[in-house]
Amino acid sequence: MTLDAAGQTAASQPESAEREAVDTNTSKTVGKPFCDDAKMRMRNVNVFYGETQAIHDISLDIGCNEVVAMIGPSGCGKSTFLRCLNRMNDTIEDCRVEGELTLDGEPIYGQKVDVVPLRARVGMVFQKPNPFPKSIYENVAYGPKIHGIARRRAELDEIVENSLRRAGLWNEVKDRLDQPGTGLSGGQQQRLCIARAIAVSPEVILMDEPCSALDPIATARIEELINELRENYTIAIVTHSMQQAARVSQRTAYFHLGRLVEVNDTETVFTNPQHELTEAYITGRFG
Ligand SMILES: Nc1ncnc2c1ncn2[C@@H]1O[C@H](COP(=O)(O)OP(=O)(O)OP(=O)(O)O)[C@@H](O)[C@H]1O
Repeated sequence: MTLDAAGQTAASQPESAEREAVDTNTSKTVGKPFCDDAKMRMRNVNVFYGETQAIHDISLDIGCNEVVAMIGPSGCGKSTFLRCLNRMNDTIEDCRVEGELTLDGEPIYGQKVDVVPLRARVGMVFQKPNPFPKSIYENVAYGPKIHGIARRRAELDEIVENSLRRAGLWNEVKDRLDQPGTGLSGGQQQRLCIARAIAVSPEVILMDEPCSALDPIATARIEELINELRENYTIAIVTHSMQQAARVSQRTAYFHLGRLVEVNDTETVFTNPQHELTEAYITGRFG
């Protein structure tokens, strides 16, 4: 299907046996890019680094309490698009974002939008665990303090414990909260970063290859956690692992050369892709 100018056209599903002809120079997205219960709506998004366009006319919804996986070959724009969702691209000097992006119907971009509370509502977990050079306790308490969510020690203690519990780390660290976060294992550090994101009560969590620096056991723990977190949060995850996308997400978005080629239920993407490019990628013919 082709998106109209406002990106509002409902997607029609191609017959399962038929696949869209490959045309990487158009903005056609096949599948179901929109949801009835969208938490975030992105319409006709273009992103430029200086003169170079990295994202071409992407429209996509991220629904409430769902995990959307973003997959595609290296350099196809997954991280660039993800970073648009909480304006992390603002930190890149020559990066320009165009299009309509909303959170609960409110614009994300615009002069009146304060990015500090926005980034508390739309938190981010990065590829490499990046705890602050502070104690485990302070790593989690820092956000609630600076956002004025809690000031008294008892309130902070409660937030720290709840966040660490939700991140599945409490039992491992409860007796050494005053020790440096950087002294934890890689997997524990990543769960600490997730606890830190959760501590400011986000509504959306963006994850950019959160397991790429972790071993299979730590990865399995994070994936389990993502499944649990979905009950309370909306999650968008960039991953190089198709197995991971299949395990943790309800919808999968396939990117190619800065375009959104296909979005569908994860099962459809991996068992019956509707676009030739998606099929080529998931069957390992390129990527
Ligand atoms: N800070 C930057 N300045 C200039 N160009 C950039 C910058 N970051 C990314 N790009 C370019 O934008 C395009 C998309 O990159 P991006 O990192 O978003 O892709 P990706 O799909 O996340 O890649 P990977 O899977 O390798 O992380 C690439 O051509 C990349 O070179």
